[in-house]
Amino acid sequence: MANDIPWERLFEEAARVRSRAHVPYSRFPVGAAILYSDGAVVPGCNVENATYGLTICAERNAFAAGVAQGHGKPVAVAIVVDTPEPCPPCGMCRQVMAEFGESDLPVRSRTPKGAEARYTLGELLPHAFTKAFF
Ligand SMILES: O=c1ccn([C@H]2C[C@H](O)[C@@H](CO)O2)c(=O)[nH]1
Repeated sequence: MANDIPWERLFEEAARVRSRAHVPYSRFPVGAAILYSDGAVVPGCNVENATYGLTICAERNAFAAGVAQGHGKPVAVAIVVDTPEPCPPCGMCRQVMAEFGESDLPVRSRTPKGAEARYTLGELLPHAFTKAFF
């Protein structure tokens, strides 16, 4: 499966949705795109709020949309952030990814200039808390 992942398409989608991010406070737009086992690609951007604390990250918005749209297993996650070095997802987003994805879920982060970091979910969140424990 890993070789079949259309990463360029995922990064294009993540970059496209990143331009829609609602970031009047941080001015730090993030875009994410999830590929599902049914072939669907679901994008998400970060959406901030005047209370600050209600901000939701791009990755979590994409996962929530995937649930609402009824897709199956996530098989790849692409993230686009404009940082000097490619930026990994935050801890809350890692935990949400672990709700739906396996530890071998590939997660890649790219900057608009093309620098890229490659992870698996298991590397990002070892010893994840999941429903397997209860
Ligand atoms: O993994 C992350 C980390 C941060 N952000 C957003 C939240 C906030 O809007 C902005 C600055 O933290 O970036 C994401 O979308 N994903």
